[in-house]
Amino acid sequence: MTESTLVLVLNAGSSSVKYQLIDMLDGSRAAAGLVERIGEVNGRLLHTPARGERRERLRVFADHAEALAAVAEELAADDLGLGSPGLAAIGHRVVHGGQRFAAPTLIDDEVVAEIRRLIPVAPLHNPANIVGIEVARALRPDLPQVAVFDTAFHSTVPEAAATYAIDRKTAEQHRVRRYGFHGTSHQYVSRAAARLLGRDPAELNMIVLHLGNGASASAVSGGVCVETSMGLTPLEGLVMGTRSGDADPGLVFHLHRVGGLTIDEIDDLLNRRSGLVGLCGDNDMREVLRRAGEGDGDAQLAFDVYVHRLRKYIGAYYAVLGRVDAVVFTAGVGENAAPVREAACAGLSALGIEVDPALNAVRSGAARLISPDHGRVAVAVVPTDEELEIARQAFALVHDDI
Ligand SMILES: Nc1ncnc2c1ncn2[C@@H]1O[C@H](COP(=O)(O)OP(=O)(O)O)[C@@H](O)[C@H]1O
Ligand SMILES: CC(=O)OP(=O)(O)O
Ligand SMILES: [Mg+2]
Repeated sequence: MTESTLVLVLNAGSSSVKYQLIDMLDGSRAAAGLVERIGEVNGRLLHTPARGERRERLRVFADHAEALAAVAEELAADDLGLGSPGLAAIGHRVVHGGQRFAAPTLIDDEVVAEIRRLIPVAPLHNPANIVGIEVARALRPDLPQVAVFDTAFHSTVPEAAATYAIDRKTAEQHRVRRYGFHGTSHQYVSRAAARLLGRDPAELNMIVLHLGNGASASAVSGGVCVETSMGLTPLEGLVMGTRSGDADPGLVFHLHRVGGLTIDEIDDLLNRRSGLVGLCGDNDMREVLRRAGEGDGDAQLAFDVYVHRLRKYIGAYYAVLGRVDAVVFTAGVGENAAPVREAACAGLSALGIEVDPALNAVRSGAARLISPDHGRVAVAVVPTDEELEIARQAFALVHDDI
């Protein structure tokens, strides 16, 4: 009998599902795709099999269950269906794992209940993650389903960095502490950056900047995370597409007491109507750059605020680490937006951080250095691959269990 080596990875977001079917023999993709605008009139599924034509379906996907059923159909059409004997496991990205989950976890009813209990601290993410899990479990109840948590890699952050300076009893009662997110990406990228540098992760201090729709920074020392910018929820830290990042908690009281906004309205404001979209009306960095290039003042301010926060975090994490060997950019903005990388590192040459304009301008999907030869700190662009990391961790867990 041939061994099952395929892992299906599901990354269910609030209005999208991304999926990849990965062969663990060589990390190749048997298929990949996404369903976007779930619940809207203009839904879209894009399915890319390794062999054959890419397929697009334009239709309404009423909810995540319908979207996942459509994904299952597309896979089945390629003889890669969820019923395929080649499937070893399904790996799920789960954003918030709280204090309990610091490692990949085999999913059962009790694990789902715990992920559900954490919804209030990851309201944009955990509900969608749960739907993905429930639909996949219903379709393949016999198959191991593994949760890989965004918070796991940050479980090593020291108490001094993980603790908010608030009343300890209240914090303990409500499990208020800094958890951090995007950990699977920070873990994958910090290891890939060490490979790019030809060094052992154990001897490196790095600042990793994951700049996607959500954005976060982390300080990684000897392969272990020692500080990260997101906190109790994925709202703290850097400026994001629709989230404010750091803001004075006092503004919540002000907007409530003086502005008359309800708590739910303030939640919506800070999570969905702030960041780049709040400042200039666009959450896509490509649009922000295009408009700023045409002299649009709102877009320019959005860019400036975004980059100022980044530079501030690079400086802070330099202080946390004491010595920095590499600054690493990743995710959609980090991998593609040269002006963001250039501006984030501008004025940091006293710290040994410099960007070579010609190297920075190169467009490539490969991990690469963008610092000049004489730079004391390596500045790198390293594409993230959360799905491959999730597949590896899920596959390893299933094999350990056998
Ligand atoms: N060429 C580009 N230039 C600038 N920004 C880009 C480019 N390509 C993608 N992005 C940005 O990347 C972001 C999405 O990043 P991504 O890592 O795919 O997000 P997520 O996985 O969180 O959905 C978007 O804001 C988009 O504007
Ligand atoms: C945790 C988080 O912010 O994830 P994303 O960037 O996918 O929204
Ligand atoms: Mg992402």
